[in-house]
Amino acid sequence: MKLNIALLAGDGIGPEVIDQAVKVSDAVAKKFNHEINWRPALTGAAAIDAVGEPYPDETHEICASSDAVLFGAIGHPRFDNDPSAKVRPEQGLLKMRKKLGLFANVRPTFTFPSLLDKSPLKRERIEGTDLVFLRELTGGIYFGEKGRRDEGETAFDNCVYTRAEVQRLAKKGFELAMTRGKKLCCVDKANVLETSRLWRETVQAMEKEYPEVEVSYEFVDAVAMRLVQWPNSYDVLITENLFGDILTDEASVISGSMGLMPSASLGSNIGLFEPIHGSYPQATGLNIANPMATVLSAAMMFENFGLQKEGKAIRDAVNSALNKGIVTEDLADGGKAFGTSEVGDWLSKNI
Ligand SMILES: NC(=O)C1=CN([C@@H]2O[C@H](COP(=O)(O)OP(=O)(O)OC[C@H]3O[C@@H](n4cnc5c(N)ncnc54)[C@H](O)[C@@H]3O)[C@@H](O)[C@H]2O)C=CC1
Ligand SMILES: CC(C)CC(=O)C(=O)O
Ligand SMILES: [Mg+2]
Repeated sequence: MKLNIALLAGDGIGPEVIDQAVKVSDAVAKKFNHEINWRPALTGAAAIDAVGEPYPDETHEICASSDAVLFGAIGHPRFDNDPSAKVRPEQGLLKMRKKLGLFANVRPTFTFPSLLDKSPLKRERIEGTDLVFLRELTGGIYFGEKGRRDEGETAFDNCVYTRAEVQRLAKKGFELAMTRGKKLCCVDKANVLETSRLWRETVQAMEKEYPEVEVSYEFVDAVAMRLVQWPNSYDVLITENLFGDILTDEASVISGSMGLMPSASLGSNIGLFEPIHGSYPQATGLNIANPMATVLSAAMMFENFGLQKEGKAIRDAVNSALNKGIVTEDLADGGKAFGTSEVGDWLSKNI
């Protein structure tokens, strides 16, 4: 297969982890006789510095005309620490997701046998965890009208959802549940929020189309607790943009590190494959960031093309690296820590 992949490294550790995902993907392509044409493009603070905006038209054209997008991370402290900045790196990611129609962010959480005893959570609580968050990605409070009034003394961010937005995300959730444990949890705050009541009403109305799926409705605050208490009781969780963003960072503690958490952002056309973490600015240029989240995002990319063996080759290499202790400092537990590029080299040689 010949694949054109837009490559958006971004900021902070983005370029370092992307380099490893490219190495590993190239090794997979070589092994299975594929050809990957990487198409680098600017985004985030790097794009603001170069052309004044975080998702330039040229980058969009490269993404929209590729078969998929592989993304690192964006964000820089000079924007984080300047609340008055009008043009911000994160706007680039939001704009890209919206313009590419990527409404469903698939964020799997699973445990790795060799890391079970390194988690701050007890083994018996996390063992066997295999859940997937489907986070709505192009609606809700991240995209509603926002602003200031009363001469800047009052700020607002509106949370808006349409029934159609909830339906298309929930449909993906039901379909995913049918291929897995047939359990779906709708995470909302329907005791308080009108948007959540629309979510609940919409999902309830869809239940009869999927009689085999056992559906539960839980409030987001309770899920934040149960997620670390009994994570292995969940299968597929669907939720709105903000709740999904927060709960999935929490879920990284179950797997063992933010540096292990991949994701796929899907719509009806091309997919964007991105680690769930940010640009981890403190680690920029230090060769210490864990590249596995980005490498596993590349595995999701291959699988989304229907290339299951290729995805499995990456997952197997990651598992053996973890088993053999070829890990960056976030997983070294006081033992030997390998560099970002050393882990990438090891993975690509062991494909
Ligand atoms: N998708 C994206 O590009 C995202 C961008 N951001 C941006 O990233 C910047 C930093 O945000 P933070 O809240 O600090 O989130 P972050 O995800 O960059 O880092 C939070 C913590 O997670 C750990 N971590 C993250 N990635 C890791 C990796 N690959 N290996 C090992 N440990 C890792 C580190 O302990 C780090 O301090 C901000 O500018 C923020 O806006 C934040 C989240 C997502
Ligand atoms: C716009 C991003 C910075 C939001 C985020 O944290 C994420 O998508 O995980
Ligand atoms: Mg996030």
